[in-house]
Amino acid sequence: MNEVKLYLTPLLQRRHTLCQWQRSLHALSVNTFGLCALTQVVFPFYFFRLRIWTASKICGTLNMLQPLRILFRPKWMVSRSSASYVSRMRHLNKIKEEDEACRAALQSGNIFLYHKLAPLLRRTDSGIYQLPALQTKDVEEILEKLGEDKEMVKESILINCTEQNEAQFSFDVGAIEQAAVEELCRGTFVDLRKAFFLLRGSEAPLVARGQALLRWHQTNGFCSSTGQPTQRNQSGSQRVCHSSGITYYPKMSPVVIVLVSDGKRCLLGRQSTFPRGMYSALAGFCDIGETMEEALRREIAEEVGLEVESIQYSGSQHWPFPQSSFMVACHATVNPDKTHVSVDKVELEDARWFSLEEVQEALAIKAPPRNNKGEPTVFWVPPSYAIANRLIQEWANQQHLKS
Ligand SMILES: NC(=O)c1ccc[n+]([C@@H]2O[C@H](COP(=O)([O-])OP(=O)(O)OC[C@H]3O[C@@H](n4cnc5c(N)ncnc54)[C@H](O)[C@@H]3O)[C@@H](O)[C@H]2O)c1
Repeated sequence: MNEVKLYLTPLLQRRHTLCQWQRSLHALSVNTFGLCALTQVVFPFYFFRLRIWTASKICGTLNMLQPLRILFRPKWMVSRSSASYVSRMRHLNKIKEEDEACRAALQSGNIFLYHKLAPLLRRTDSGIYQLPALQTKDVEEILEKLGEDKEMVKESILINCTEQNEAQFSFDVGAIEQAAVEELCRGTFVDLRKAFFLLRGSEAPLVARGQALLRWHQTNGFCSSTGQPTQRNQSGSQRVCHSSGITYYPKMSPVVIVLVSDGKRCLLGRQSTFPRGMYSALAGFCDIGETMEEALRREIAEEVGLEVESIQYSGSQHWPFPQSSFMVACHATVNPDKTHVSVDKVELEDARWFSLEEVQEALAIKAPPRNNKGEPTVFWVPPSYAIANRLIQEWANQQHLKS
C-alpha cells in the first residue's frame, strides 16, 4: 500500500533543461563513435567539451573566447566561482577529518532532525514543505524541555555545508516521543519516500544523504571481525574498532541502470512489487570485481536475454531506498534485428518495447488515473526525482531530434 501511496501524487515535471538537450546531442554524437569511443580517455574529453560548447552557444560568443584550459572543465566549474567552491570543500573536509574543528562547527551549524529515520518537514503558510534547519542551541533547548540530556546533540552526523560554509548535520531523536518533538518544532516527521515528493531542489538529496548516514551508524555499531563495539569520529565519517584497528566507512552499493533502445523503441520492465502499470529502466547491482560496462551487459543478458551493442553514460544518483545505492545511469543500444525479449521471470514480471508515442504519454502523466481499488489503470513511468525518469526523458528528447 505504501508503494502505491508513494506514487499517488507524482510531481512529474517535464524539464527540457539545457542539460538534457546537451545530453541528447551528446548521445547522438557518441553513437557515431561506436563502442570504441567509450574509452576512458575519449569519453570524458568529448562529454565535457560538448557541454561547454552548447553552454557557450547560449551565453554568446564571449564564452567561446575563454582560455583553452576552461574547455576541459565540467559545467559546474565554469558556472560557479571556483574560489568559493574550493574553500567550501576544504572547510568541509577539515571538519570531516578533525574532531575539534567539527565540534566547533556544530556550535554554529544547522541540524536536520529525524525520528527513526523519518525527516522532520515543516509546511509554510504558502503550503510548501521545507526542511527546517535548527540551530544547535534550539536542539539543546528541545532536549532539555523534554527531560533529555542536551549533550546528546553531539551525536549529530555531518552531512554537508552551505554556500556560506555553515556545517549541516543530521540527528535522530528516535528515542524521544515523536509527537512532543513535532509540537516543539512545529513540524511533522515524514517517511523519506514521501519527503522526496514534498521537497524541492537540493533538499531531497540532502535529506536522503542525512538519512543514509544515520542508518549506516545505526547498523554498524559492532566490528564484523571482533564483535566489539565500534567508535565513531566526531563528524561520523567513519567508525573504528579499537580492538582490531579496522576502520569502517559509510558505503553505497553500485547499481547500473540502463535504458535499452533498438533505435526506434525503448525497453522498459517491471517487477511484481512495482505499483500497477509502472514500468522503469532495467537495473541491477554490480558484482564484485565487475566494471560498470560488464555489469550492464550481464544484467541485460540475464533479465531480458538481449546483447548490448553500445553504451553511453548519462549520469549518476545516490538512491537511498531501501539502502544506499550508487546508481550509474546509461543508455544502451541493441541490434534492431535482434530484439526478441525473453524475460527472466524470477527478476521481472514483464519487460517490453515501448514506442516514442507511448513513452511521451507516460511522461506527461502527473498522477495516473486509478480504478475503484485505487490502482493505476494506465502505463506510467517513475517520478522525476528517480534517475530512471531522466533516462526515459533523455531518450524521448533524442528521438525528437532524430525525427
Ligand atoms: N533511482 C531510480 O530511478 C531506480 C530505478 C530502478 C531501481 N532503482 C534501485 O536500484 C537498485 C537495484 O534495482 P533492482 O531492480 O536490481 O533491485 P532489487 O532490489 O530487486 O535487487 C535484485 C537482487 O539483487 C540482490 N541484491 C540486493 N541488494 C544487494 C546489494 N546491496 N548488493 C548486491 N546485490 C544485492 C538481491 O539478490 C536482489 O534480489 C534498487 O535499490 C532499486 O531501488 C532505482
